[in-house]
Amino acid sequence: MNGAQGPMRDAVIEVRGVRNQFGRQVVHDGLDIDVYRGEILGVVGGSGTGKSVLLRTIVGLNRPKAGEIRVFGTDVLRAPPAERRAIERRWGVLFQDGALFSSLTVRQNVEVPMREHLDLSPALRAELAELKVAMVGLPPEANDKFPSELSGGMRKRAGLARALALDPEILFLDEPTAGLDPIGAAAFDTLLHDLGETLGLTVFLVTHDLDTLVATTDRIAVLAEKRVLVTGTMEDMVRQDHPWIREYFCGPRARAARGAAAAGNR
Ligand SMILES: Nc1ncnc2c1ncn2[C@@H]1O[C@H](COP(=O)(O)OP(=O)(O)OP(=O)(O)O)[C@@H](O)[C@H]1O
Repeated sequence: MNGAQGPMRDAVIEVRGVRNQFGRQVVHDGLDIDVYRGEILGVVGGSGTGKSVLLRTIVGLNRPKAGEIRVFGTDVLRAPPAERRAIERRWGVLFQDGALFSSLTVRQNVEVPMREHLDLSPALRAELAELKVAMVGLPPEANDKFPSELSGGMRKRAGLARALALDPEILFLDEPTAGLDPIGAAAFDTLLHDLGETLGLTVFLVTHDLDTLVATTDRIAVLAEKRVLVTGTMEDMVRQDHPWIREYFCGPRARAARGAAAAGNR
């Protein structure tokens, strides 16, 4: 997308030398990554390579043992709480399971970040929440439903509506299409692509889904050997020699995903 190409790329997230360790298990060591304004960056890697840990580290849910993380130029690990809060308002997160509050309706779930960060009248807040629900392609009836009354795909969309509640500039998504059937996943990919374009979002997308990578991402970052081993386009990935990258990007599933995209199926 727009900001991702050209010589003057503006990094909205800069991660340098991050080390994450749990007990004796070192998950990341000397990890660097940049995410550029307006791009959809797909983060892939084998199971346990620390994709979710990286996402959680950037959004402040996991404190790294070492390293520096800048978001919009601010050192988020060392910023005073008020400055951190101001940065947090500028991103939205969709966790793997949607992480909706089961005792709240969809509308109320979307209102949660608004209550926390915005001083709005209840009527205006409800109206704005309903706008977000419509934006992610849910019908108006969904507003008054509880998460347990929704399908998996609808729950993901509701989680996305909540992630978009504060009109974020950055969206973090952890496996958004996991557990969806192929049609639901393709619909979610289209939604993500369209929202990215219309809202000018920068997206940090953790995924295993090759179709999602092909359909939505501008760039891909591969986690392996405790760091970001390679970043580049899908075409760049196909040319890599690393065994995991070859197996993942040149295997039959990857070929099928690229073939389907070339044929305009997604
Ligand atoms: N809070 C924690 N305490 C201890 N170990 C953790 C913690 N969080 C993550 N880990 C470990 O860190 C490693 C990386 O986990 P992570 O969930 O980031 O992997 P992933 O790449 O997202 O994997 P998957 O693709 O299977 O979802 C795993 O071995 C996990 O057990």
